[in-house]
Parts: sequence; structure tokens; C-alpha cells
Amino acid sequence: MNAIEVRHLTKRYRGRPALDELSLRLEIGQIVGLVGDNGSGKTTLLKILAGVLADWTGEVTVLGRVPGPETKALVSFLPDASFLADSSTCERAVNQYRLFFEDFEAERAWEMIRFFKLPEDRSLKEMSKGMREKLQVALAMSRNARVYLLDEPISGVDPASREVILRGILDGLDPESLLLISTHLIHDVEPVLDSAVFLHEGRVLLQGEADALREEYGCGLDAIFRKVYNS
Ligand SMILES: Nc1ncnc2c1ncn2[C@@H]1O[C@H](COP(=O)(O)OP(=O)(O)OP(=O)(O)O)[C@@H](O)[C@H]1O
Repeated sequence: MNAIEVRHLTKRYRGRPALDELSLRLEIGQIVGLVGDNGSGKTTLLKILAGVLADWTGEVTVLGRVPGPETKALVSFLPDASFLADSSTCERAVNQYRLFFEDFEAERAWEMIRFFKLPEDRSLKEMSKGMREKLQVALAMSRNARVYLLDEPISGVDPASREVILRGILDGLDPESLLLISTHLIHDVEPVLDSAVFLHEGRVLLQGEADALREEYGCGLDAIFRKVYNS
């Protein structure tokens, strides 16, 4: 079964298409990079798949169902903007997740919080941007979801921490799940990707297995990005 199936998906904001007849299929058991130039529709697509945007046209299924309450229980979505209260500490955030999500494993979240060396005595307001991102990754990846949708999870972190976060994401990832990760930091994420989807103006510009794309273009995904978006 395809984890995600999208056909002719169009989403307009005040009449202007953010996604334009987009079609895409993603199978379970993969780590997929979602890349594209600014405004190409990555966040909009992830929000629709996560079931937080509803006014679109076309066909979308996630794990065989139209995005809604049923799929939300199976999909772990890490949005680009923090939704946790500024006053939250690690402990409060873990407890909030435990209340919200039946599939949340608090112990796994604590392991990641320690692995990321996050300060347990500081509120979110007192944490740096990178620390907040690490906490959100720890929470999102501690759900036993079938589909993980991560919107720019490493945008605010230093290069060494990016590797640590990616390791944290991969450790314990169920091979029977799909991880879709949007990023501008293709070079950093490339080593973990099985495949990539390139968006442009709300459509799929290029999609394929990472190895096949590298072979076809004779370079890495980062260089492919520069080639296709500069041409
Ligand atoms: N709430 C909104 N109201 C109006 N237009 C919006 C809204 N959100 C997004 N858009 C528009 O939709 C298009 C796609 O935006 P989106 O945020 O999905 O792109 P993106 O690929 O995630 O961009 P970036 O790489 O800059 O984060 C853009 O033209 C943007 O201006």
C-alpha cells in the first residue's frame, strides 16, 4: 500500500495556487526529502497531509484514508513553527504529548532529550532556537506513528548538531514507517535519504530514488538542486 497518494491536488490561498494539480505517491519504509525553492509549496503540502489544512481539491490519501482525525492518530507532524507554550519545560512538554497522543512513548522522548543534552530546568522561552527544535524533534519522533512529516526540523541548528538530530531521528525509526522531511539543507540530509521530491511552483519538478538521481545527473542531490533550479 502507498503510504501517501496524491492526485491533482490544488490548494489556493486567496485565489493564488500554492499547489497546482500536484500528484505524488510515496511508499512506506522510506526516508524521503521534500525540497524546493522558497514558496514552492512544501509546507502547504505537509499541512494537507497532516490534516491541518482542509480547503483543497483533488484526491489525497494517507495510509489509505483521507486526511482527518483517523489519519492524525497515525501521523506525527512536526510543523515549522513551535506550537508549545513558551513557559513549557521539557517535562511539561512531555506530559502534554502524553495527554494528546496515545502512541507517544514518554521514555523514548526522555532518552532523546538526554541524548540531545537539553537543559531540563529551562523553559522554551529560555532555550535557544536549536534547543527548541531538538525538543520538538524528540517529541515528534517519540510517537509510534506510521508516517512522520517533519517541516524543516534542522533549520535552526549548528552543523554538528544537525548530525546529532539526524542520528536521533533515525535511531529507533520503525522500518515500516514513512519519514517525509522538508529541508533547504539538502547537503546535510542527503546521506540519510532513500529518495527525494523536488517541488517548484506547486508541482513536482523531479522525483526519484536518491541513488538513481545521483547516477542520472552525475552529482549529489545538492548539486542537482542547483542545476534544476538555476536552469
Ligand atoms: N497563509 C497563507 N496565506 C496566503 N498565502 C500563503 C499562506 N501560506 C502560504 N502561502 C503561499 O503559498 C505558497 C507556498 O507556500 P509554502 O509555505 O507552502 O512554501 P514552502 O515551499 O514551504 O516555502 P519556504 O521554502 O519558503 O518555507 C507561497 O506562494 C506562499 O506565499
